[in-house]
Amino acid sequence: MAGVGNAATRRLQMKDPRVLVAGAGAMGCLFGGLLAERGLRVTLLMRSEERASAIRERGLRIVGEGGDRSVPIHVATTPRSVVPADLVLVQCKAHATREVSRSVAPLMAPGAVAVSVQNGLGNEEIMVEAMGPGAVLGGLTSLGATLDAPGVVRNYAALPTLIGEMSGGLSQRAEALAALLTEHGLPTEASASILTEKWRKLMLNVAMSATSGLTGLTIGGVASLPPLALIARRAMDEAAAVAQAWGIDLPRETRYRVFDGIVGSGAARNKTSMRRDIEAGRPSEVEAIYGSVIERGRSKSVPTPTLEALAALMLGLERARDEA
Ligand SMILES: NC(=O)C1=CN([C@@H]2O[C@H](COP(=O)(O)OP(=O)(O)OC[C@H]3O[C@@H](n4cnc5c(N)ncnc54)[C@H](OP(=O)(O)O)[C@@H]3O)[C@@H](O)[C@H]2O)C=CC1
Ligand SMILES: CC(C)(CO)C(=O)C(=O)O
Repeated sequence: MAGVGNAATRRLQMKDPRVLVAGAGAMGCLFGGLLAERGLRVTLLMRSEERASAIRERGLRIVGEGGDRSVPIHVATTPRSVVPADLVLVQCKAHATREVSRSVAPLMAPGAVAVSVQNGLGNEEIMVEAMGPGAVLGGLTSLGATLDAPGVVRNYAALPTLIGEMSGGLSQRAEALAALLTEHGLPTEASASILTEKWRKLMLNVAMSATSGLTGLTIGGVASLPPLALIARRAMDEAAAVAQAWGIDLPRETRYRVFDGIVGSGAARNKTSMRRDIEAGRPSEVEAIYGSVIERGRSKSVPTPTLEALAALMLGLERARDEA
């Protein structure tokens, strides 16, 4: 692994690499804003002219954790006006990964690296189809963000981000990128087992995303209602059995500790992003979070009845909302 991506390592060690945030919503604005604040040349690529104009006029406003401030940052609403980037952060929702990856692949300089810290499974594979093998790193973040108004992003907590090679092991480019991001205001570690870490985070999503998404309860609210908390734990148990079939060990204590950790944290006051998507009329990430695990379960004959029920109900809720 040590030699993976020498060209990429050199690009990331450049003094002034160019960063492109593709699909700059809440997380993209937070990542891009923090990096630009510490001096990296960042472009936020977004679709909304309203948001782009607000940021061009007043800068990107970051509020909440770390204090309220405005950060000047370059914004584009079409790939045509973007210069080739050394680092691409793909930060759209999972259902847009294919379209976004295809549109930004031509904007990657030779040897550039693209990273996903999106939730769920399968985003990196889709990125590889568009960007080529060897150009993509996996990741996850414990940061949380929402867009409060056009050009205003709320940062919920100062928490770490992990990145790594999807095939496992530590590479120079992952370490170079983690160092670059950390030095520029985004504490990041290189992980030798990013896929396991992504499954670990997925435990939280399968437990909480639809239980909150369907009911409108907060994370704390789900945990405090025993029959619903039971469903959340069953969802984790099924996902862990699928992970096990794929060679990833997430023992019961580990996954329940992750669950108890979020329930005991400030995040317990929040509804999940799946619920926020329902309320905002947006498509949810049900396929990347539930569909991906159900499919991996099927291919190894691991039953996932709870996950299937949660996913089907979410799809039904989305359809009813869209038809109303
Ligand atoms: N928010 C959070 O706290 C966390 C989110 N995540 C993950 O990060 C990812 C992003 O989440 P989040 O930032 O909340 O999502 P948002 O919905 O806030 O942002 C996604 C952005 O992608 C843009 N987008 C969608 N389709 C396209 C397209 N075809 N071309 C260009 N842009 C597009 C959307 O634009 P438009 O607004 O125009 O639709 C939107 O601004 C998700 O995978 C999520 O699970 C992970 C940890 C925490
Ligand atoms: C971990 C969790 C459940 C925290 O809100 C999340 O990632 C989400 O809401 O999408």
